[in-house]
Amino acid sequence: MSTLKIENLSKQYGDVTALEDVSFEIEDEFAVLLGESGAGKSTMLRCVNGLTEPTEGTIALDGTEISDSQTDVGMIFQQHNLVEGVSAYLNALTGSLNRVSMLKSLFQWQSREDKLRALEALETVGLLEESHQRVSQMSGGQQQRVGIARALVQDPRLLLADEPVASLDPSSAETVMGYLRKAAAEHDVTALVSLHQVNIAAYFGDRFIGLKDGEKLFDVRRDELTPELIDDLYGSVETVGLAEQDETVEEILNNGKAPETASKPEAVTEEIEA
Ligand SMILES: Nc1ncnc2c1ncn2[C@@H]1O[C@H](COP(=O)(O)OP(=O)(O)OP(=O)(O)O)[C@@H](O)[C@H]1O
Repeated sequence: MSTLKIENLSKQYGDVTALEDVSFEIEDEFAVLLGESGAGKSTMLRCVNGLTEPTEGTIALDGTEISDSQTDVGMIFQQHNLVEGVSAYLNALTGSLNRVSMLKSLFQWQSREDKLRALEALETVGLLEESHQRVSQMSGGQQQRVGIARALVQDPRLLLADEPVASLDPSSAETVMGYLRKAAAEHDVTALVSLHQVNIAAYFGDRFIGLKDGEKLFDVRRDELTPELIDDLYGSVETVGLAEQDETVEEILNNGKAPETASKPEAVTEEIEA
């Protein structure tokens, strides 16, 4: 359970205004940042993650200003930044790197607790059975699920994702978003996710923040997200089908797109240690 508070955030890159006086607060929600390319979504996430310094404004997590060395903010990237030549398990385990020294991790001295956490995270994203598989042999959607597991291993209070499904086909995109939503719910973390696919956003989001030319155009809950607001943000093309969503997140997860796995993490840890 955590609260992210953004106040009067502005970011200037030379003459380019990427963000202009944006404020909002999210608490224990799955919030989606919407906006056209160039609207400022990545800049917002990078500022929250401490990767980019805002020109003005403040960002606080549970009342404390965020710093660039914050270890409890998990980030999932569009290009998942995994080490492709090693297993899903080892990639997930690197999420604990912030908590153990590099030397220890090089010699794989992570604690049993870290190992179990990595396997639990892989179970959350439905990849426990595939934990030994090399990431290079996985599909794009599976790779992105490993990216989610790695972020979970950090034990974050806040989960950020920058266009996590932009490079996936619609069906894989839905599956990955299902797991991301499930991960946030199971780990009780607030999530801020940028998406450009409005229909996917409308399925999974609780809260929608629309950015246009760096400014906040709207900040609404799911039942307030209207085709008119989307039109204001993108023009009329993207709203097709927005009114026709009757499948709930739970239904998507139950439809087999986010199945439970059979093995338990404890059993796999024992296998690894054997
Ligand atoms: N490092 C940078 N230097 C200069 N300008 C930048 C930099 N990063 C972003 N911008 C500019 O800031 C504006 C907002 O970019 P940003 O990447 O945040 O938008 P976005 O909504 O994430 O778009 P996209 O979905 O295409 O990534 C754009 O005009 C962009 O060109």
